[in-house]
Amino acid sequence: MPLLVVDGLVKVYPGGVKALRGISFSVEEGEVFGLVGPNGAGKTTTFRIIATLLKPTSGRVTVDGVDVAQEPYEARKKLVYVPEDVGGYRRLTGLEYLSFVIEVFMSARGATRSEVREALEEAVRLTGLSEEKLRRTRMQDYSKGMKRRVQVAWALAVKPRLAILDEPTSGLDVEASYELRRVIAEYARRHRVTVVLSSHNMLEVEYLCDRVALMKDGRIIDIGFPGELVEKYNARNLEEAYMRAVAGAGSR
Ligand SMILES: Nc1ncnc2c1ncn2[C@@H]1O[C@H](COP(=O)(O)OP(=O)(O)OP(=O)(O)O)[C@@H](O)[C@H]1O
Repeated sequence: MPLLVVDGLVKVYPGGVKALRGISFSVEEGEVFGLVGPNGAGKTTTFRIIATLLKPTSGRVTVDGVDVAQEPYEARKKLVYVPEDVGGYRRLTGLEYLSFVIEVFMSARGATRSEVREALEEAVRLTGLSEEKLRRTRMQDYSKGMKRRVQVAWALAVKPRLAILDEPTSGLDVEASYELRRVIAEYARRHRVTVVLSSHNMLEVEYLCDRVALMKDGRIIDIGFPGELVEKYNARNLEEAYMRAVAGAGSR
C-alpha cells in the first residue's frame, strides 16, 4: 500500500472559494513527490489537510494506513509539516529550537533519551552549521536560507514516515537552494523518508522529485515522472511541459 493516499479531496473555504476540486494521488514509501503549480493552485491547502490542520469538505487522506481526519493524533506521530513561513520561536537559539521541536515530536512517539540525542546530533549535522553557531545565534538572527535549513534539518532528522515541505527553497539564493535540495535528496534516499514538497520552480522539482503532480486551480492536470511528462508533451523541460499541459487542460 502506498505510504500516502489522497483520494478525491475537495475543499471549499467559508465564503465559497473552491480551493480543491477533487484531487487524488498516492506516494510510495521513500519517494520524493512534488506538487507544482502557480499561486492559488491549492498546494498549501492540500498539505494542511494531510497534516491534519484543516478538514476537507470531502475526500480522504491516509498516511501509513492512518486516516488523518479520523485519527489525527496517530497521523501526527507519522508526519512532519514544515510550512512555508514558520513564525515564532524567534528568541530561541538554533540549538534550543532544534532541541525543543525534536523533543516534542519524538517524545510523542515514545522515543528514548538516546534516540532523541541521536536525532539532535543528526539535525545539527544536516544544518551544515557548527554547534557553536547554533548555540550562539537566535532564530531571528539567521538569514532566511539558514532558517529554512534548520527547519528542514529537524524535519528530516526525526525520520518521520512522511515529511511535508511547503516550498522549502522559496526566497533562497542559488547557492542556498542548491545546498538545501542536495540535503533533501540525499537524506530521503539514504533513509527512505517519504517527502512531499511544493514548488513554483520547475527546474527544482525536475532535479529533486521522483514524480510530480502538475496543479492548477484546485485540480491535478497531470502526474508522472518528470522525464515522462517532458516526453509526453514533447517539451524541452518540465516548465514547457507544464505550460503545454495547462493549455491542453484548458481546451478540454
Ligand atoms: N483560509 C482561507 N480562506 C479562504 N480562502 C483561502 C484560504 N486559504 C487559501 N484560500 C484560497 O484557496 C486557494 C488555494 O490556496 P493555496 O494557499 O492552497 O494555494 P497554493 O497553491 O499553496 O498557493 P501559493 O503558491 O501562493 O502558496 C486560493 O484561491 C486561496 O486564495
